[in-house]
Amino acid sequence: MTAPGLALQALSVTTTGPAPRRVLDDLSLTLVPGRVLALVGASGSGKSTAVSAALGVLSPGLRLSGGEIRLDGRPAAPKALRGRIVASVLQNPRSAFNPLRSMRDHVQETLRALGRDWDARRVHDTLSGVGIETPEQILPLYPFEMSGGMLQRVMIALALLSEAPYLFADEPTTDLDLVVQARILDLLADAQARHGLGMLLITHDMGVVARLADEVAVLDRGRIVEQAPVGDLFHAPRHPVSRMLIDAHLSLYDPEPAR
Ligand SMILES: Nc1ncnc2c1ncn2[C@@H]1O[C@H](COP(=O)(O)OP(=O)(O)OP(=O)(O)O)[C@@H](O)[C@H]1O
Repeated sequence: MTAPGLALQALSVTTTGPAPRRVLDDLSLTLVPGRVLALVGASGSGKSTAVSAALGVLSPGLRLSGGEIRLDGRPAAPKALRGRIVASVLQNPRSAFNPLRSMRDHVQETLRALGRDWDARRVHDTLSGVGIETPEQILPLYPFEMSGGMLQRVMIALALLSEAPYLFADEPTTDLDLVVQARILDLLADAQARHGLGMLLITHDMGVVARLADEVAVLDRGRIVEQAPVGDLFHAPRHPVSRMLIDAHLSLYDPEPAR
């Protein structure tokens, strides 16, 4: 019997063009239901590339040069996972929504893609569950009529409506102001726990990691250099990059670090 989980196995990504360069090198991670795995690293370390490779949506200029995805032990095509098995919440919610379509259209499209009918009660309950007090009033709205925080709530609601057991959250709070960031983090933590989601949390913010993650993988120039339970990583980081990320976090939030 194979343990349930979504495994990214030895994913490698290379740039195309005359002088190919590896931007992801043998990346292996396993997500399990009910647990949050944070993938952290400096800007340009390959965090977003890992997500795009796992979902089969690499941008032009990049190609998958090795590795595979396994779901509960069986090989799985990244494209087949999108939506049904893995939902995503991405940074910059404004660019994730079609500006010409209302929130109702977006909900309808998500349900249609999964072969589900519109279920008014479920849509209402899911939107209320992410803190939208009057779902009927937001459904006719277009993205330009909504704040970034509200759009991010709708994106989380769309992820929950899909009933996918895994969630990729790529810098879910980066483009939001501080107060809204805290609310969205609470919401994500609550949704993850209530639905028992296996979550891959991509962030450069160690405060977000401390708040949400069970386990942390540290990425440096396309390679995982350390993986540890969150408490171990914060208290006894082994790799210099892990130490650097934690020190940077402490110097921002703790004016007189104890260490
Ligand atoms: N389309 C592309 N073509 C060529 N190189 C790319 C492309 N997209 C990303 N890269 C390169 O791949 C590396 C990893 O980039 P990636 O965006 O995955 O990093 P990241 O850790 O998510 O950074 P950030 O935190 O700034 O979003 C970088 O060196 C980047 O320049």
